Amino acid sequence: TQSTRPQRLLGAVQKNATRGDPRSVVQAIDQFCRQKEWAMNVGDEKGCILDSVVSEVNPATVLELGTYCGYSTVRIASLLPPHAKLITLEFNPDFAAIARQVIAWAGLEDKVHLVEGASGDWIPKMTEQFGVKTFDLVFLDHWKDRYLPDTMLMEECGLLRKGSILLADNVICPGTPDYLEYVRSSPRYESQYFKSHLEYTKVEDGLEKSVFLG
Ligand SMILES: C[C@H](C[C@H]1O[C@@H](n2cnc3c(N)ncnc32)[C@H](O)[C@@H]1O)NC(=O)c1cc(-c2ccc(F)cc2)cc(O)c1O
Ligand SMILES: [Mg+2]
Repeated sequence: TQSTRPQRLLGAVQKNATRGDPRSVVQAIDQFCRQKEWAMNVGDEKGCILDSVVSEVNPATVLELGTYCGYSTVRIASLLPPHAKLITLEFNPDFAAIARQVIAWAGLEDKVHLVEGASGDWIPKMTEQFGVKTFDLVFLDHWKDRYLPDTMLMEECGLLRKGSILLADNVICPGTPDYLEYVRSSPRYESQYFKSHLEYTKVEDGLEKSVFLG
């Protein structure tokens, strides 16, 4: 039977990356996506911006919405301090299965909790299920029309504290207009746009970094 693109991406990791070496996993995926098949990872260019924000925040608790194959999960987890936790939500079971193996190949399974399910169902359960009070950093990279409702849900559930950082992928392409309008006009957020390109292309895209002011 035909393999899927995520399965071929995992194959490229297992063939070209060194077990336990997150940077080689990231490099193997970027090479696969540039030379073989495009895939919707945040990619190397926006990935550098992601890395700089993670390093600056130095978060103890991170929530990622939309794991896909685990590329950004590996980038973020490889930069976390020793006892930090990254919870990543993915509702497609096939993608989740691939992501688990990519994260394991990078040797980061102890820092990452991959939850199979939809953000709308799991955000209200974060505290009771994982003992998380608030998130220091949230990386939004799931369905683009879920960024705004899930941000409001996180506010309602008290998961954001003064200084929590939201970093959103794809705010230009495919685009998240309602989310952008909200974080840029709300007095409760201080927003900044990082202009970049859609992964592995010359098309404009960017990341929006928003600080929750409480
Ligand atoms: C949405 C996907 C990423 C993943 O998110 C999971 N997901 C969804 N909704 C939920 C939820 N509510 N809860 C948990 N997981 C959830 C899903 O299953 C995918 O695996 N990302 C994209 O579609 C995406 C698309 C493009 C793109 C850009 C130009 C084009 F011409 C074509 C595609 C670029 C990107 O950078 C993306 O990120
Ligand atoms: Mg994305």
